[in-house]
Amino acid sequence: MKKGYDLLNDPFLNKGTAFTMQEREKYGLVGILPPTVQSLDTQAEQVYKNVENKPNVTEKRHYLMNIFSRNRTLFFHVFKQHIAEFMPIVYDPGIAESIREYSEFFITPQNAAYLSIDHPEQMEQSIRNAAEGRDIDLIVVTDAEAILGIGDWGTNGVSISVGKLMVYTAAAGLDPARVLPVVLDAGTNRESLLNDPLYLGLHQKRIIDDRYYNFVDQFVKLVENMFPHLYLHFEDFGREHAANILNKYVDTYPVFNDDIEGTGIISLAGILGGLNISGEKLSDQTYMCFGAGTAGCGIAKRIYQEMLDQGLSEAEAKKKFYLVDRQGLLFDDMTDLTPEQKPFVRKRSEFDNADELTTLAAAVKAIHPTILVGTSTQSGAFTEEIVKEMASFTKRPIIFPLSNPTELAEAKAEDLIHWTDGRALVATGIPSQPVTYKGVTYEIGQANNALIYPGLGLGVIASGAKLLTDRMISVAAHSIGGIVDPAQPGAAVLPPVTQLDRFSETVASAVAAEAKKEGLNRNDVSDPDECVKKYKWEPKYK
Ligand SMILES: NC(=O)c1ccc[n+]([C@@H]2O[C@H](COP(=O)([O-])OP(=O)(O)OC[C@H]3O[C@@H](n4cnc5c(N)ncnc54)[C@H](O)[C@@H]3O)[C@@H](O)[C@H]2O)c1
Ligand SMILES: O=C(O)C[C@H](O)C(=O)O
Ligand SMILES: [Mn+2]
Repeated sequence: MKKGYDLLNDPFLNKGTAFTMQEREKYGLVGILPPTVQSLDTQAEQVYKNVENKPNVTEKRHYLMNIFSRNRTLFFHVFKQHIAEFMPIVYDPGIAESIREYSEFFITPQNAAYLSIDHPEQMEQSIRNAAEGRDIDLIVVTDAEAILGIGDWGTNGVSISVGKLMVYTAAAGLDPARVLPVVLDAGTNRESLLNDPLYLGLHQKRIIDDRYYNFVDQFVKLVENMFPHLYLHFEDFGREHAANILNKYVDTYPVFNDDIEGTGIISLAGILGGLNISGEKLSDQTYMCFGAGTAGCGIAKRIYQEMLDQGLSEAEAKKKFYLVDRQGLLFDDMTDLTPEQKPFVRKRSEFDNADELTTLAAAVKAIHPTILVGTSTQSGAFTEEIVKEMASFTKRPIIFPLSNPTELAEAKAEDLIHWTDGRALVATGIPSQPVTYKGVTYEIGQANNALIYPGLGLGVIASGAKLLTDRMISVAAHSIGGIVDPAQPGAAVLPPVTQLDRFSETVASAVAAEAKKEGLNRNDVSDPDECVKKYKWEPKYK
């Protein structure tokens, strides 16, 4: 039983000024807190007022993260009440700044585990120290090689593990004391960090040989062994490793890659939402991916799988896909293709001008896609010319500029609506304000994996699923249909973030039910809704 300052300094137990007089007597807190006892609601009102009064996003974030570090219950109580307002501050896009400046502003390790490739012998002890006797249901781990679209940030990337977990709790009620953020420090290739004496990670280039995969393997086996019901979430690994690592463990443990699978699910849900508005069929669409990396190929694979589920043959479905990357349209004779790109490449013989298809503009002109999804990190790549070209042969073009953070998005929602005379069905990776055009207000869906991974994770964890299967992923994507009214002029393709906590439960129930159907549940799922509700943590003082 913690007492005195040990108790005040434990963010999972601390109540600050809300400790009652009896508790202060009992736990050695008399005289080390100001005399007035406050309620959680009063504390929360005060926090919210202070956030409102901060002059900019940076100061709001610093203040909120300070509350997070000291008192999780209070932090989540406020976050949950203001989820749509706080997400852009503490999660994307605000989190990009906290990653860039992590070393300079370091104050507390936020209960994360920092694992060094130079000290594999310390790994177990490090995890034990970070978990401090807590049972862990969920780990978010990153090696920070490809954070959002901002690249390699080494140990600074721990913030993305912390941030993703914050959203799990605010959106789906995962108990913050049962989660663990982890960063695998395998070095960094960012020169500015290597040359920065203040950088807190290993000052060495990334290890990319067998030592890297052994490091990851040691980690996965260790945590799966330490926490037998663990759900392991991989975030922002580099293009060379992300899919390899997922494929290696997906049939053995309940693991999830957010950039591949989470982005695939939310993009599919958005496309299904768009087709619901346009009244068109998926099997009639022509799909173009711009930026065929981890996320781009993950999304293509999910949409392809959906076409198979809807009855297309593999050959028919493959004909619908076109990947564009740095080289332009990807062809089967290219020597630098990734294994994830290969299933979707084209033959030069399909085109009269194949050798000219080296830009997005040329590819759009030649192929006439009806769906264009951007995961390229190329700011403004969806130009007016390209978008107008696409809209000239498609009544309701589906256009998703998904690159994060804000300054890397392929287009702005407002421009897409204007350039297409209100016909584009748009979703963006970062939050976008509604766009009013010719008397109609267009709500813009946020196709960010944060809209889906919390509910998915809650479903897996509450049901105790032994694996995360393709069917579970598919039901997650389908479960958020029907929330938006497609007949409403300007309707969004995805449900609003303001309802994230509500629809996370819907997603979780669907996933838990599917786990049961496949016989993968280790917990009682006789009533999936009940199973999920029972698991949820509420931000209230105990
Ligand atoms: N909205 C979401 O939920 C979500 C989820 C995951 C990733 N993303 C975003 O997608 C972007 C990519 O992330 P990733 O993890 O797939 O990274 P990645 O590095 O694996 O993929 C990026 C791809 O873009 C390609 N590319 C780079 N420059 C290009 C150019 N000029 N023209 C064409 N292609 C180019 C790269 O070659 C690579 O294949 C990031 O900005 C990230 O924030 C968004
Ligand atoms: O972190 C996000 O906002 C989404 C996604 O995982 C990304 O890498 O961009
Ligand atoms: Mn990511």
